[in-house]
Amino acid sequence: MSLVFEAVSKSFGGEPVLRELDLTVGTGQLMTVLGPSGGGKTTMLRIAAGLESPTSGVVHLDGKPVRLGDSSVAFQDTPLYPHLSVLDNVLFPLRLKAARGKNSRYRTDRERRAAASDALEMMHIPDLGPRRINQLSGGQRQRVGIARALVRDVGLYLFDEPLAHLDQALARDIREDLRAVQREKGLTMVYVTHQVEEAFALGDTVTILNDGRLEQIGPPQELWQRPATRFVAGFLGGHSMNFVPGEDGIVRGFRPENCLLQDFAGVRTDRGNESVLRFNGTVVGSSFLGEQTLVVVDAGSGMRPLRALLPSVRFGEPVDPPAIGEKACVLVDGVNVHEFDAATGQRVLAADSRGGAIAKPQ
Ligand SMILES: Nc1ncnc2c1ncn2[C@@H]1O[C@H](COP(=O)(O)OP(=O)(O)OP(=O)(O)O)[C@@H](O)[C@H]1O
Repeated sequence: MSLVFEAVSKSFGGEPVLRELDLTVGTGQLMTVLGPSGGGKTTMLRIAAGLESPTSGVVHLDGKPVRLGDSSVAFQDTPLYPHLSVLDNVLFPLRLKAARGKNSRYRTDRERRAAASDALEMMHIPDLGPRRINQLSGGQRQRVGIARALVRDVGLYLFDEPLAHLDQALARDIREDLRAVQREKGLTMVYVTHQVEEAFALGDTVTILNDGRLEQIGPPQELWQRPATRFVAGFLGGHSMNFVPGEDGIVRGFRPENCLLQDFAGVRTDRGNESVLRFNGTVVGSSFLGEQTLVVVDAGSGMRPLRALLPSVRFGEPVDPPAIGEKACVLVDGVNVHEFDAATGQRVLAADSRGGAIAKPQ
């Protein structure tokens, strides 16, 4: 089923938390929601679940106003029942629905047990059914929580950071399984996360919420290649973007990954064309990060020091980064430069739409 937010706003005690949200999650699509703490992600999810009403605007699920019970919700801290077995935990929502006499596609307890076993199978824990919750590892508990959310036969599945407490490798495995189930069954899903990598890896579309505002919604590649606002550009990426204000009222942003150092590690020095930005400065910092080395260059003129990520190994040879105090010239190809209006923060013109030729800042 498709989920549509139309001009949805929410305030608590007069304080706006969501501001005029318009967005659509298509049937069978997975939308991830990303943004800084307090940006309104959980509030948005609670409104989609019918747990909270908007102050203004409407939310529709397949064309009808959304109601409590239309969706299956798993929050980070949704507890499992410790006195029940894993299988009974997953069965719980199905039995509850049956006990309330609500219509369900599972009419007998046998059918319900089969559905719960299928859900455990989907999350790759078919053998854990008889175990007690306190006999499980953290990762297994998260899998049970997700299985319990997936077992319900509803039109919308909502997840609020279900993997937040797990180490990265384990979280990656579980989310790949969740994504496989979502794709295979064509489930409509909204998944809130703090992590850019998780949002990108899971989402057909990614929504960025900041201070209750929808900064951008689109496929991950589009957000990465064409961030709509300076906020989005700075928010995405493991290392934040460099921003250089120009006297023309435009701020130019480029990622540390896209910076090269002239005369260094095989970089050609004859690229003196207009499509390349150059900044002469002095190395003020250098940190080995494993695959890459972060070099910080102070290019003066009151701008913040620039961060460049260099490969730590090139053509099989370890690379010695320039030492602190050495002169360095940072180069950035025009196609990797994003331009934003200094006053509004909105993207003004994609450098790539001009064939990579951009003006140098002053
Ligand atoms: N029931 C409530 N009453 C009053 N204020 C609330 C309530 N729920 C949320 N808020 C406020 O709304 C704002 C947004 O909160 P929300 O939990 O939606 O953000 P979030 O993006 O999910 O944050 P986080 O990433 O930290 O979970 C916060 O300032 C929060 O204090």
